[in-house]
Amino acid sequence: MPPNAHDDDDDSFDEIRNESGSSIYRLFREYGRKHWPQFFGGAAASILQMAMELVPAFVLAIAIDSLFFDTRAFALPLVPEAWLPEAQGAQFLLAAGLVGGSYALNTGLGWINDYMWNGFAQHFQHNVRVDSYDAMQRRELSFFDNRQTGEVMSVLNNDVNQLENFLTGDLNTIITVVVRVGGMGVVMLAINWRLALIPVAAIPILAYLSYKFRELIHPKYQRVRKSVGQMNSRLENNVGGIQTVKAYTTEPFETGRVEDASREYLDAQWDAIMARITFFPTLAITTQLSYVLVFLIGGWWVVTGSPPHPFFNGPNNAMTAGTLVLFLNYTRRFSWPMRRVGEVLNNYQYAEAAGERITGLLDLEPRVKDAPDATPLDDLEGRVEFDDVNFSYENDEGDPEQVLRDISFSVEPGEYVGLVGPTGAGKSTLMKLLLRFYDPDDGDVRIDGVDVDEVTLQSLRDSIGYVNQEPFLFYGTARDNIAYGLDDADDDEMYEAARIAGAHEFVEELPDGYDTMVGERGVKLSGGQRQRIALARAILRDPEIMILDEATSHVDNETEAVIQNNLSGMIADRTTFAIAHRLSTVRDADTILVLEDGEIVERGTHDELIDEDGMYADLWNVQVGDVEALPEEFVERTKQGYADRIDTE
Ligand SMILES: Nc1ncnc2c1ncn2[C@@H]1O[C@H](COP(=O)(O)OP(=O)(O)OP(=O)(O)O)[C@@H](O)[C@H]1O
Repeated sequence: MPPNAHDDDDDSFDEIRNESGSSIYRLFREYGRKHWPQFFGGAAASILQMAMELVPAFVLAIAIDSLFFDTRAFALPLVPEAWLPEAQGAQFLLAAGLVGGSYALNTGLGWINDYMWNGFAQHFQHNVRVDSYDAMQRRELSFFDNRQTGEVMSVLNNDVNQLENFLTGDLNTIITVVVRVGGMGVVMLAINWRLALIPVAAIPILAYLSYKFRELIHPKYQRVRKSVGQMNSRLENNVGGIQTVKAYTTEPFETGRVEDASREYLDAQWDAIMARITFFPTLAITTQLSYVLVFLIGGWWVVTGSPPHPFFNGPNNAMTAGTLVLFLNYTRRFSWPMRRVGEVLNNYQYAEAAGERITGLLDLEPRVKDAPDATPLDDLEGRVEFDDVNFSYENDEGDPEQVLRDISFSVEPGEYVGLVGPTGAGKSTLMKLLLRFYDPDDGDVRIDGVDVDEVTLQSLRDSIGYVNQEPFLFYGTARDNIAYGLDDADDDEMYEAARIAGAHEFVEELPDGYDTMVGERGVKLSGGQRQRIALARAILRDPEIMILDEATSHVDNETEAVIQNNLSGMIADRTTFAIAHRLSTVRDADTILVLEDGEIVERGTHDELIDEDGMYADLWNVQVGDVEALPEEFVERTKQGYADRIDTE
């Protein structure tokens, strides 16, 4: 890759790019096989179509010599003389009919070729797209933590489309090139191999130039692809964060950032375009030169009766006007497909770069996946244990940043556990380990005594209802969002779940009730309403274990009290974890775990922790307003925690 500033930027797909062997060939084998009748049908039509292209110039050459100038007898190859008409008028009409017929066949075969080939390419593309989406969504969460949405979208959209362009346009061109150049070359060599050496000699030169071009253009296209991904990410980020952009009046700043991303794309494209437009004229000159030489030598020969050099004058090598027309016609047609060879190689490089990212995505094994002997969780009681668990996230450099240390606790079935502590202490992360969004560095997380990495992910996550801090609502209706993932949700059960979550009343009042569209990500609802829909979604699934991560943080105190009351019946007999900054939410918990800086620093019931007079008691006193002044130690600890977080961020 040529040195450029862009190389230093990280393209997070670079590390998964699969560069072993041709990715196009591999995808073709895996996904094309299912549609091979269309592929071979299209290829056969393409070959016949090209054969038809040879006919008009060939017949024209015969007509010129035998009908217009009368320099040889009317004869057609492969056709017995006896079958041919004797009258000149009929011979001419036969020639005209052959030209017309070959064009008509050519058009018909072109249609068949398009039909078959596009059918093949569209199905191929469809299968690759669905599989790469599926492979992508099976990736562990850290895969997404380290990548921007736009980059992932760029693989699923642009790269897959790139493959299709290659298949519909370029693969067909390869056949055209081989058949046309091969067919015309053979005919010319058969008629006058000495003169045919001129256009034929251009082929290795063109092939060499194309090869050099291929070497030159590959890194340039990689850079283009990378910059497309990065620009998409920037646009995606900005449109997603439009409220923040407007609130902070950072439009000029964001325009600047888009301009930078777009400029990088422009530079990358320009670099590739310059290479391309410099290369194509070199090809054109080579092909034009061969045309001019054929015209010079053949024309001289027709005019003077002998070639300009005796080399061309082999046995039986008379040059007629018809032969010259055939040579000129074929030589010119040689140039077009050969020029396309460069383009095809060029597009091949583009498609190969896209294919490498796709196969990289398809091949990458998810880090979090079912063990080979994983068993489903059955008849869950709901006992949860963390045993000496340590966990680190990877930072941008790929180095571990420890966020949970020596976490051990055990929860009996049906217990209600509160998790509290300063922001960034690791509460949400702890719960993500239970869901196996991430695997711990060491230590065990067990459910009913079985390590979570020994059970199937599906059964594990099906058993856990999870409402996170910023619940995601899909574009769709309130009903779609509550019954998300359940094909056979019963209306009454859905209303009941919504009632428990405190959502039923406000959903009923929406313009179309449960059928109201909630906008992209639920933008048409308030934060508290979104949370209640998400809570209803978890309740409707009736899971054995519930995780409520700040699930009611956006609703007012009164509504939260009502929800707590509604929930009490439901959570009485199932293990529930509630993360809350508002301590009243967890006041009644059987156990409260207080986390600070990745460690459990206190544990007990509310009353025990108040008696302990430690961090929990301080937090509680602050919240109930029962402090004259904040204890010195509390202020220091908060400042210190804040400073530590800033350091690690
Ligand atoms: N995906 C991630 N990649 C890297 N670091 C992360 C990631 N998610 C969280 N962290 C870091 O891990 C630490 C713990 O985060 P976590 O979300 O578990 O805290 P929390 O106690 O739930 O905080 P809050 O109360 O603010 O929700 C923080 O320092 C945070 O910056």
